[in-house]
Amino acid sequence: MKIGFIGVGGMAQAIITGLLKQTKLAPSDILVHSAHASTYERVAKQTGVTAKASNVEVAKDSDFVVLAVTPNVATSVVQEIRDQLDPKKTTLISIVAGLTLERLEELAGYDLPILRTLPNLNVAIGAGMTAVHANENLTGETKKKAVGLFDQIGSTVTLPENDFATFSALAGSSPAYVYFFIDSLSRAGVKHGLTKTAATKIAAQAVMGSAEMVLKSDENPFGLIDQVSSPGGSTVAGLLAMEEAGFMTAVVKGIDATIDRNNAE
Ligand SMILES: NC(=O)C1=CN([C@@H]2O[C@H](COP(=O)(O)OP(=O)(O)OC[C@H]3O[C@@H](n4cnc5c(N)ncnc54)[C@H](O)[C@@H]3O)[C@@H](O)[C@H]2O)C=CC1
Ligand SMILES: O=C(O)[C@@H]1CCC=N1
Repeated sequence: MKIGFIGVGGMAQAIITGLLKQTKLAPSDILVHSAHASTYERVAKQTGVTAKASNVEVAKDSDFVVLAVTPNVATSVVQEIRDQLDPKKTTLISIVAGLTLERLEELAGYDLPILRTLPNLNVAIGAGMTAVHANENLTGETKKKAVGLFDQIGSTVTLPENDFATFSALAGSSPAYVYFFIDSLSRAGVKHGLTKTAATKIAAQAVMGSAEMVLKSDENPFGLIDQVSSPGGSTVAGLLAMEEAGFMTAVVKGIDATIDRNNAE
């Protein structure tokens, strides 16, 4: 099974790293090409995956073709590789935000098996969260294999396409917001005398444990907030100060802006 990546930027590199770590795929099973030779040649050298000379060669030699280019060039790239996409052999997997299955079918062919996905950066460490939606041509074992790639590098959820914009904000972009929160916590620690390295490690571990607690406990987050907030204690004082500065409103406004931008694509 050959998996070809067209576009080898931040997200494709995260998927490749995750696949090589979490699956039995050999580096030689992965083919890459992008617009920046210096990047894809470096990735090939560092990981052992095979650099191809063109997008067309990647598409021709792959069973699963991962479209991992930016949305502004996706249309022309699919048109460029269209003739290599053989519905009997090839499955197209798109990670392009905002690109619908209807548009992909129009560009790539109505017979082609296609999986629309929206992964997040944490796939690099096997802790991703990916939304998937297959078109009608992608069925059976091939669908299992395509979705299975993302199951092996995190969790997947099948969503209607009209929820992808919201999912993209809550899971695709949110790693950036969580990293921002961790950096803010750590900066506050530095303000109070911790080193940045120690503060970042402490903050990240606390955030990781808290996320795991939400997933594993029967309580909802508000119940857990109450458990941390000792009566008359420091946590409730901090929470109220954060709310006074508009914490929840800031988060919701950020997500609203992300969804608006996704819907404008
Ligand atoms: N960065 C993220 O966390 C996520 C990104 N995505 C989607 O992944 C896609 C890629 O995003 P990033 O990796 O962040 O962008 P990036 O800018 O890091 O990578 C884009 C890649 O596309 C390549 N490229 C541009 N024009 C090309 C062409 N004509 N032929 C072949 N390759 C070409 C570039 O050389 C580069 O390797 C986007 O469509 C984005 O919506 C989806 C979910 C999360
Ligand atoms: O910023 C972006 O447009 C992409 C989509 C989700 C995460 N990154």
